[in-house]
Amino acid sequence: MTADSRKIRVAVRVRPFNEREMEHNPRNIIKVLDKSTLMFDPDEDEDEFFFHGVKQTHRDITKRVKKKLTMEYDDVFDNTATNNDIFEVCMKPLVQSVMNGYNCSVFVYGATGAGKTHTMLGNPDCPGITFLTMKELFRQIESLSEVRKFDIGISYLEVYNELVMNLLTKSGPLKLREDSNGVVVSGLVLKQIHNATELLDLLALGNRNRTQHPTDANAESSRSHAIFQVHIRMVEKKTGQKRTVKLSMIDLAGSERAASTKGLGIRFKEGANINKSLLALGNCINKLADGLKHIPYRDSNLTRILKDSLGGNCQTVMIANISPSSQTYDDTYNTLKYASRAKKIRTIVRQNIVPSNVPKEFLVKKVNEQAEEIERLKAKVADLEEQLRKKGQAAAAETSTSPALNETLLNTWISRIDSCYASMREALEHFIALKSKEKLINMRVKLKEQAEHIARVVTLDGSHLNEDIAKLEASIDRCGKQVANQQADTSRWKERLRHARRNRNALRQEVLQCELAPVLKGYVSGKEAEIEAVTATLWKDHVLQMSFTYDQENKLWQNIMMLSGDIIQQNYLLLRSMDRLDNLTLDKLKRLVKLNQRQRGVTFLDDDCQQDYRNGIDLSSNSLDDIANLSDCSEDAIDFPPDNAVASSTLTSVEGGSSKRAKLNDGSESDTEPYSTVQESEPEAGVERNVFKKPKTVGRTISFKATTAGGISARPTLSRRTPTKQQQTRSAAAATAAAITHASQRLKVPRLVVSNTFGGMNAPVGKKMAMPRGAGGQDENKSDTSDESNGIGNIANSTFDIASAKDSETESLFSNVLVESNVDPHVLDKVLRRASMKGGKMTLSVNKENRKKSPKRIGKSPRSVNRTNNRTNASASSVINRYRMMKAKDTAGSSSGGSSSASSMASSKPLPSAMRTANNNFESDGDRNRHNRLMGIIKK
Ligand SMILES: Nc1ncnc2c1ncn2[C@@H]1O[C@H](COP(=O)(O)OP(=O)(O)OP(=O)(O)O)[C@@H](O)[C@H]1O
Repeated sequence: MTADSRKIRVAVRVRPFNEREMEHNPRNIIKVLDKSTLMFDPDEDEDEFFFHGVKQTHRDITKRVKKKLTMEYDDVFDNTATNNDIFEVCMKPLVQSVMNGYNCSVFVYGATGAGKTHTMLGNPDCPGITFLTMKELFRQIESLSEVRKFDIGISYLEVYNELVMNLLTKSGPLKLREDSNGVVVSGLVLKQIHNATELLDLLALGNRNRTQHPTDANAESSRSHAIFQVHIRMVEKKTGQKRTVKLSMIDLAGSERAASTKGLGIRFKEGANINKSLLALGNCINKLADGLKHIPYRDSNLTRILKDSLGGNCQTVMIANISPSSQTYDDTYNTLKYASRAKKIRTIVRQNIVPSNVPKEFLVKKVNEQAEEIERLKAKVADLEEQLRKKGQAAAAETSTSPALNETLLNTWISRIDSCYASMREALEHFIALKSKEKLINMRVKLKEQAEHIARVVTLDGSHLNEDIAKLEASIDRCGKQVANQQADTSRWKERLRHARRNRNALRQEVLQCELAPVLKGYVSGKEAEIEAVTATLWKDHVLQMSFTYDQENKLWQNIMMLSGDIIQQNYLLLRSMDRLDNLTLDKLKRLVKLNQRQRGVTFLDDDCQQDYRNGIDLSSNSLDDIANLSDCSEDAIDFPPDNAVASSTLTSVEGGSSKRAKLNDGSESDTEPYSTVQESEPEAGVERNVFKKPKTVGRTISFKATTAGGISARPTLSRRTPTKQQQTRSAAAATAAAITHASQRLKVPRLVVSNTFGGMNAPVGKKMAMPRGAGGQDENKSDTSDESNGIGNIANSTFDIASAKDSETESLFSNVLVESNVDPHVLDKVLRRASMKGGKMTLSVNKENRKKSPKRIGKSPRSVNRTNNRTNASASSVINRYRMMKAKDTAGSSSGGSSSASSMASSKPLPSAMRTANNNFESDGDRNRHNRLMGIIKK
């Protein structure tokens, strides 16, 4: 702890003249030369004095010589200085010293009425330095409150007649005692304050309690020494260092001479005591100024209280208040002299850090404890830092890996979905391939059965028949074994497909409920589309393969029928030329021709008839539909719950039954399925979307002709040449193919059909659909069998669409249809003439719509065509009536020993009665003749 030796700061303040002084026209004995110098008792400004016209150098020879003492102090304030000026110059540095831990004191000294109380306390308009100092002190305490803890206590004492009184409690007298810390007022209780306001309140209280009496010199003369002390204990919050400082502000009583106060009695005694204390103070100051070691502080209580301020550890400021009036000449002079003496006083200042009385051992123990505490706290801090670091790393890892986690989760889902759909696709491909293979084998079996059937009829050598049939049957058996062998595989893949679809359904539900559902829905929809595309491709492959097989078979049968026709024709001519044509053979040939004719009745597949026809279709396992259709590979066929039902229920559960329902144009409602547009396009909610549903384009590929729903669109052709029987046979094969098409399609409009009028009308049509095109093309005339159902019967029982008869083989057949229908005879005549005269094929549309679009109208007269078609389309019953007439004719022919067929082949023979009846419908004989002639041409 270092100590500095500093002098007491002495300031002189000159107050202005007061009113009382002004009444006596006093002389100004103080001339302030500058801020630190004044001249006491300066020269007066005298007017020039002349005596008998001569200027006199000495006007008054009795006048006293001025002292003109130039005195220098630390600060000199003239009569214009304010309390704030005094504070700024003298007290502000002192406050800073207090905050630095130094004891500080300020006391005002001067004669009565010199302005001491005015300087210390001031008035409300001009606060004294006590208030200003306390204000500054609290301001600095506030600024240091963060680092220090402050305890502030004040005391306000007065020394009156050498008695120490407590002005705050108005108690006393208090005894002074000295200890190691200096002079202590016994029993003095410090008043704790917290702000400047409390200080002012206490100060006002103390002032009210201070002894004041009016004197001649001062109406409010303070008759005691007032000692205001602020005790401050400061504790450094960081270091715990404690400091206790004391700021003493002392308002001394007037140092006037007793004569000046003209006091008597008590006032005189007061003056004496005041002077005594002040005299003691002066002695102390003198001795302190002279540097003497012994300072008589104990001469008075005032000097005892001011011991620290004057000669102890304290920075001291002395403010000497003086009056400029010559009336207080001596008092002012004494004050200045004391002030000058006080300037020489040096004090030792040091910081008042509280010494510790704690034993060293205790300190060592305390240090050790604190060291342990420090270590513990360090460990705790390290632990907390580690926890913080880990948390930070975890947070950072979470932040940095959050997208990765999502990505990982997404990848996991995608892997699951891929795996699920891959297994389903694999099972689907295998299962459909096996089913397709099975169906194609079955189809070949049916074809082989047909071949076997034909082989039994057409054979060169009966000895080889059994061998050939045995081969066919062996081949059929092999096919059956082949199908049987793959049954295990089919069942196994069917089960795998069922399992895969169950997994797929479960996975879709999981996807809908997972957090990544919005992302995965689209992905799942894409997978569904893939499966659908794979299914469609497999379907297409199957149909193409089936179509190819049929095409190959059809070509084979075409060759067979062509060759058969030639053989029959040659045999017939040979037998006739050899006149070996016996009646039996001829009868068979006639029956063949008749059979060919009779199977071509005209009916409308209309309404009830159509329904009956459809009811007759056997879509059994071996039907064409069954072969072409892989619908038994669908989920429904494998007993799966509908996907839509799953999706709908899932939607309901996910969206809480508030799934949006979109109003469709047709008024129906459809769930807005979150999965895919495929499901959104479902016609009915809750109905399974059959992914195996045959695509329309694929379905059409199995049609043997293009038929529009609006009616017959195909345009049959007519050969320029008269159709031969061979051609008629071929046309029958074509008609069979047309029948297949007809059976596989659903026509909505009345359709002109040619059908057999006898022999197995009730036979299942489906059986015939398996017949290849042209299968029925045997030359009936050459057939020597009487069994009509044998080979021919299958064809005869077929119902086929005339619109499909586009090839030349059907020309004669078509011509027959035209003849036997209600086509206008005039038009028919022109058509057939033109057809026979001109080469190439001509197109005749019997459909009203197609007629208008036909690029080549039959006959030049559009009227005729219109008439024809109008009549054709106007009344189905007319055609039916004609059909009935034809049937009646046939019946009549049969009753006449079967000569009608022969007669029909020979134009020279008269027509049957039914035909005649029909011919009666002609408008003229010319028409009838032309018609009969034509009939003869056709059937020739
Ligand atoms: N600097 C000043 N400016 C104006 N008026 C002053 C000044 N100093 C003192 N006075 C006035 O002079 C009068 C006496 O002053 P004050 O009471 O302070 O004297 P004092 O030295 O305290 O006397 P006492 O010792 O008797 O108490 C008061 O009315 C005060 O207002």
